[in-house]
Amino acid sequence: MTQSNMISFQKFLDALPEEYDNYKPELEIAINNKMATHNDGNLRRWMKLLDNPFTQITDHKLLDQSWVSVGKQTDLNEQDTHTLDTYIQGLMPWRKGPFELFDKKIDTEWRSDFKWERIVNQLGDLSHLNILDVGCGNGYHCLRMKAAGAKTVMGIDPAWLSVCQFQLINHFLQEPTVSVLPFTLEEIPQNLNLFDMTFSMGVLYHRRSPLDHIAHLHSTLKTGGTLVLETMVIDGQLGEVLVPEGRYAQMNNIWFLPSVPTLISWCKKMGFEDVQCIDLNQTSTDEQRSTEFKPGTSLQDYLDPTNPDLTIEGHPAPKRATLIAKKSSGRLKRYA
Ligand SMILES: Nc1ncnc2c1ncn2[C@@H]1O[C@H](C[S@+](CC[C@H]([NH3+])C(=O)[O-])CC(=O)[O-])[C@@H](O)[C@H]1O
Repeated sequence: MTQSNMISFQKFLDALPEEYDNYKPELEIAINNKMATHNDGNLRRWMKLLDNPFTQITDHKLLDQSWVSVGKQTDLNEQDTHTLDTYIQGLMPWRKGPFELFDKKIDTEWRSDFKWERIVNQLGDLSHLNILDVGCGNGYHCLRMKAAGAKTVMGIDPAWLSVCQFQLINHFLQEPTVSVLPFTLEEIPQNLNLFDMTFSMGVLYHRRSPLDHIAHLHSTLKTGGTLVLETMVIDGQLGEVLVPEGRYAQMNNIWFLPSVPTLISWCKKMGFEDVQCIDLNQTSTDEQRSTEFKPGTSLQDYLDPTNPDLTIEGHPAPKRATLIAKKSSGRLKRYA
């Protein structure tokens, strides 16, 4: 991958604190390999787009609010205003947010702030924590974690569009201790034992081996660290799981939707303790809907028009639980 004005992970690597010392050389190689071997035609287009010079740096940053914001329209000349519009249009669709760049509102498909507001007060103090956010999308929650005091936030997401959206936003925000890196969880080494807190929100149901996902999350954490796990669930007892035949809410990559007691038992089985459900919420069409920045279909098109508690395939409508859990400080009770 050639160099780009805007796409760079170097500032993040340079800003990593000593806790990352053992991992940093390997991480740097993995990033370089990823950039050298990507085979994504769209990425070349997005990189070209982001290569237009736009150096506006601003002091006006508001991360600790629903609309993560940077800059004021009055900071921009006409040329910059036009360039910013081409960036935003060129990086559509915008799924996670919302954001406001120089007073230009990017109303995203998801009001990701709703999820954050439901859980933030139950996470404890994030000050000085090194955090991993697995499947972080364009890094909206990573920025909210930073605003809540995190020392570093390493987001990972395999979708290059998400990586590019974050690079655009962070070009203006200039937060060196937050990044979205182009990795799946499976590309993160096992047994890092590095992070104080690991989030996996909206990823587990995409995995065909959910227990392996939880075990891998466990191995990212240092002893005593906290997992925040959010996924779609069904109502039901211990042992109940829905494995939808065919599509679920039109998605063809949904595998396991456990009941909350089942999900808790999976976490315990993988070595977590103090597992608690801190939120249970049926997704509303206020939280997920199509917008100017993500046109086309969205949640309301995936629900039964006569019964919003069912998907159009007849499954229970999307309901999400968030669990928090501790990596045991005692002997690991995990079943290998
Ligand atoms: N194996 C994987 N490893 C890492 N990421 C993955 C993997 N597979 C898919 N993803 C990524 O996980 C994200 C799931 S979206 C949640 C975003 C945010 N967390 C949110 O809570 O709003 C969920 C949703 O919208 O349904 C996508 O960005 C994928 O690219």
